[in-house]
Amino acid sequence: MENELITVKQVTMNYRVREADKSRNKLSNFLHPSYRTINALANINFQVRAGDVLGYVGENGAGKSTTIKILLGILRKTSGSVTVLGHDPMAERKKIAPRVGTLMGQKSQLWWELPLQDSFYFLQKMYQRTDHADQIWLAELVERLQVGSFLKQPVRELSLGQRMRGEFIAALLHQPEIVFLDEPTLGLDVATRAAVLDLLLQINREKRTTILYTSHEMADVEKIANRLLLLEQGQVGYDGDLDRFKDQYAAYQRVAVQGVTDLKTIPGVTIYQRNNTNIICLLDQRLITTTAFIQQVPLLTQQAVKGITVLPNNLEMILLLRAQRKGGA
Ligand SMILES: Nc1ncnc2c1ncn2[C@@H]1O[C@H](COP(=O)(O)OP(=O)(O)OP(=O)(O)O)[C@@H](O)[C@H]1O
Repeated sequence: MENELITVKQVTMNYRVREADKSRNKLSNFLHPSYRTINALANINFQVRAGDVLGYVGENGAGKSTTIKILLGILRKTSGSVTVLGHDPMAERKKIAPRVGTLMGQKSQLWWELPLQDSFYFLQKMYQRTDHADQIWLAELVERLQVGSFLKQPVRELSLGQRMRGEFIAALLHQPEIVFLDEPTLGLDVATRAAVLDLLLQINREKRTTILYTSHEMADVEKIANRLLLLEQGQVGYDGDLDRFKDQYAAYQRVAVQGVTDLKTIPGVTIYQRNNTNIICLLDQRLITTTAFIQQVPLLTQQAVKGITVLPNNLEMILLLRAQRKGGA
């Protein structure tokens, strides 16, 4: 289809890793190494359309970063086919690079020894985005992410949050059509995180920028994504509307029991979170209604219950539930 900016068809990625055979000595391991294959992506398929904000989520090691590296042409897939903006990212990386923006966790696009503003200047030159409209856009980014007060400071002197704001500007200043963000809010405080998410939503709305957003912060994913792609052990576990995914779990209800650190569980009740002041449970309302649970709570603990609150369901809870089921818990 014409408006598909990314297509991933039957993509498999196997990593071959060297592994020492403990039954042999170091020399024979060195001379005759043995290998193990890690199947990071097992035949995955998906498309990303113009304007999508795709929350690309999954547990550690599910294969998210591997996918992004393949889409950026920095990793060769084992099999399958991939196009980004109609091109093969490995063979035609130079054609794609000016049209995409990236922010990959710990990797920096900034020049550490130079003032932050010099990195913006060089990146603008590199992308040949130096006309009046580009300067206005850069000024808007500087304003929106409040980096004006440290533009003249060398990047190496910036705090993590300040640098990350600079990284966002570096990823967006050339007005890319697609933005790949891998754990972009890692280490950001609440206010900066909110500013960054608002900015991403704005460019999606106003410039129709397509966003592929990977994070373990499910609240951020819920705020920004209109589509969820869930990767489970290298396979697509869900691909579709985020709200529809949550609706599938409407039978479950999150309930906080305050003042309690110990609670007997009964069928249909799973302990979801526990801390020094309360326990959050997940109720499968097909087995126990919220009202029935609230009535039974005093019988399930010897501690004084200070209160019971029904909480809204969230994505994090659903993913935990799925992981527990898969693990046989
Ligand atoms: N360079 C590599 N060599 C060997 N194995 C690798 C390599 N990179 C990733 N893997 C393996 O591939 C699998 C998928 O890793 P990947 O980094 O894509 O997962 P992820 O979903 O991004 O995880 P996380 O959320 O922890 O960042 C894991 O089992 C990982 O150990």
